[in-house]
Amino acid sequence: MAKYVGAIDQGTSSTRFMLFDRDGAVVAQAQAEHTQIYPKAGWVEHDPLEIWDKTREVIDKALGGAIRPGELSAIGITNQRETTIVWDRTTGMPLHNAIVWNDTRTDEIARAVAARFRKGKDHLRAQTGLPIVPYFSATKLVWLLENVPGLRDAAEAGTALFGTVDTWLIWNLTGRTAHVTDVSNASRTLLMNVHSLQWEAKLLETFGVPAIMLPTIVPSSSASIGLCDGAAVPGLAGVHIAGILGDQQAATFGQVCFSPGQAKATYGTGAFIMMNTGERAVASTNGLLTTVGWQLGAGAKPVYCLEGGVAYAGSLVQWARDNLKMIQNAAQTESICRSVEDNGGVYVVPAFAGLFAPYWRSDARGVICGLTAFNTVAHVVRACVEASAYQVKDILDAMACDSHVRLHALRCDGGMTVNAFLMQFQADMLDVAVTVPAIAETTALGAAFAAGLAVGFYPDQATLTRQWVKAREWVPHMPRAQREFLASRWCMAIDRSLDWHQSPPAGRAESERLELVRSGSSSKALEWSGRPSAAAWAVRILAVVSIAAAGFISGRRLR
Ligand SMILES: Nc1ncnc2c1ncn2[C@@H]1O[C@H](COP(=O)(O)OP(=O)(O)O)[C@@H](O)[C@H]1O
Ligand SMILES: O=P(O)(O)OC[C@H](O)CO
Repeated sequence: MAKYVGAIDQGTSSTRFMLFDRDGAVVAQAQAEHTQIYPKAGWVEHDPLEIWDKTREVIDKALGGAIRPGELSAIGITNQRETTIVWDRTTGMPLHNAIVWNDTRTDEIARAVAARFRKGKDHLRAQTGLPIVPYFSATKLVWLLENVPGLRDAAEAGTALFGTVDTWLIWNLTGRTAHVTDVSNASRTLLMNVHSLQWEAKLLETFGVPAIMLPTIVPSSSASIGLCDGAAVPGLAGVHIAGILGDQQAATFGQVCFSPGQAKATYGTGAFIMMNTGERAVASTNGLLTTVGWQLGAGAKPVYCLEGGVAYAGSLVQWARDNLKMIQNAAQTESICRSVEDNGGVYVVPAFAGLFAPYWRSDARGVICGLTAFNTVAHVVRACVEASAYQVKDILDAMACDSHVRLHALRCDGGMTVNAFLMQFQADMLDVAVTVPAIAETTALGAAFAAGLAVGFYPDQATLTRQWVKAREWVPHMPRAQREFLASRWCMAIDRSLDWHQSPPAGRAESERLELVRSGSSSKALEWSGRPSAAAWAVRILAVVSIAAAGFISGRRLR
């Protein structure tokens, strides 16, 4: 009799395998880190074979005699998204290292495509829900097709395959038989139409990607995704792979944000915020992404989400530890933050690789501003921690504008949520309660839920919702005037990070923008480029705060 459901959680820095019981409690787990490869500034790679080895290692370790045959009902897979892998269909060998989601080498490719398709940009955005930036898989795949000798010919001949990490793992788990990805991962490639849930021929032509190298798109939850091959992982012989979700979608699912308007924030290396918008794909006009949350079964209507992510959250704390040596460990930051009355006027904008949502400014670079002779290391450390809360607030303000929903509570998870100072500050800056669940492993749990629902291990979503238990809650205390003051200073700090990294002009569009910047009209240049400036954001944030206070949008639901 099946007692457990398993989940592989393949993340940016490590891989986990977890076993959950019917109550969603963790009964066994193992974790292993893998190497981060930095061949050049801005380039980030992983070795796909190492990822596969680590996956087998953690499965073996976690299973390690813990269960008897037949007790594992199915497994789900959740993964770092967008990371791009190409391999040989016959040998199964990777043809290059994986290009990781936060790799910025394809900035020029993205600019060139965007410039070429300036007129069709809005159409492309409407089809994919995404802007043309290096983050997503398409430009990474273009780079591989252009730079790996022989790859284009092999791809056109059907001997080279493309996949995100879910695809790579399933290919290997199934003994190299299933070449699939799910709708949530495919929606992060810039190649899938989020309405038809199919690869979009026009987009493949735009990027020059041969359709034959792409995986089949399947639902996120289905009993027939694939069967594990005992020769690949003996402990999983004959077990069904019944769930696939990109990791942020999985965390949203694991936080049981099943109703439109519910949102979660994950504070890990980066921070990712997702709001369920139901069956409606809300088109963002405020720098957010429209993404597929999940599709529970073939033919089922997909659930869409609005998403905003930032590249540096917990990794800013790591930077303060490793590069600036201001702290010895991340846990210390909480007492350091509390050792000073406030931030002493200091703001840190971690735009180390530009700014992601909602600004999408690859020309931004990190700044520490507001320094005076009064400041100490404690103020700078506090500013590093507070930066995560400000970034999350920027995204949630954009979500309020796009969705017209007033959030009643934010469900939080990820490594940084152990920092109670940060959680309180987040509640204060949002003026909304923030909660963390009793089962903190929401990402793996979401994948386990998707798999368990498909095979009947979990009866339905209503049961999962009843199982969700709040472990802790922080309610806002900060006076409104103070909140607005801090938010406005953060906007000024964001403004100071912009227009720092100048790429060589790429065609007329870019040189026009540079001309505007040179002539001092930088805010005009921002508007012209179609992205909201920080000043425009300040106005929007104040608008959201005032509207919320007046209660005009309170209780409104997504239509
Ligand atoms: N007490 C803390 N205060 C602030 N940041 C923390 C704390 N503990 C861990 N972190 C940060 O959280 C991150 C790890 O979170 P985790 O969810 O494991 O990340 P990921 O899944 O992206 O690898 C690290 O970047 C670390 O700096
Ligand atoms: O592996 P994580 O938790 O850093 O998440 C990475 C995201 O999926 C990138 O979009």
